[in-house]
Amino acid sequence: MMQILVIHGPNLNLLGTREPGVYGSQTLAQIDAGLAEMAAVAGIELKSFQSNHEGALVDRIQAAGSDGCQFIIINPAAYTHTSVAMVDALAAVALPFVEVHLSNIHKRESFRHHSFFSARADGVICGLGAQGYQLALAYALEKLKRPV
Ligand SMILES: O=C(O)[C@]1(O)C=C(c2cccc(Sc3ccccc3)c2)[C@@H](O)[C@H](O)C1
Repeated sequence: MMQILVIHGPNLNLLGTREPGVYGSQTLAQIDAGLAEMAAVAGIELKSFQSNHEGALVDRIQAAGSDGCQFIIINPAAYTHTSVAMVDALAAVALPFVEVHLSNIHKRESFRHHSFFSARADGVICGLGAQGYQLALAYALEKLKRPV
């Protein structure tokens, strides 16, 4: 079965507990459950992974290169602005990906305005809350149906 991997970066495991005005009120488990249901309707298996550790995120990206994953949806969270290692891993596995941010990083502190990921992403969705993940998944499902 075709697979899509959703990767969540540091602190996203705390989602839904604080700052609902910035990151929304859904928990990560609720977001992942909704995505899995959406993918299942299309006959696609969705896997999710969250870590607070850069090396574990690099390891999971590398594993995606050989475990049947065909597309990645990633919210690198704070590593968006720092992690060359994760971007290198994405380049190494050469899988298409969409970068998602719950908040509009361009309306926030200046240090959040740069992403090391965006130049390599198929697209970037930010500021739309959990719906950003759903939009990214809709794009991925369409791409897997009609590869260019
Ligand atoms: O908007 C995002 O999704 C983002 O990727 C997510 C981030 C982030 C930062 C801290 C915590 C969390 S998740 C969270 C939110 C509220 C309470 C606890 C954890 C996400 C930021 O580091 C990024 O700059 C932006």
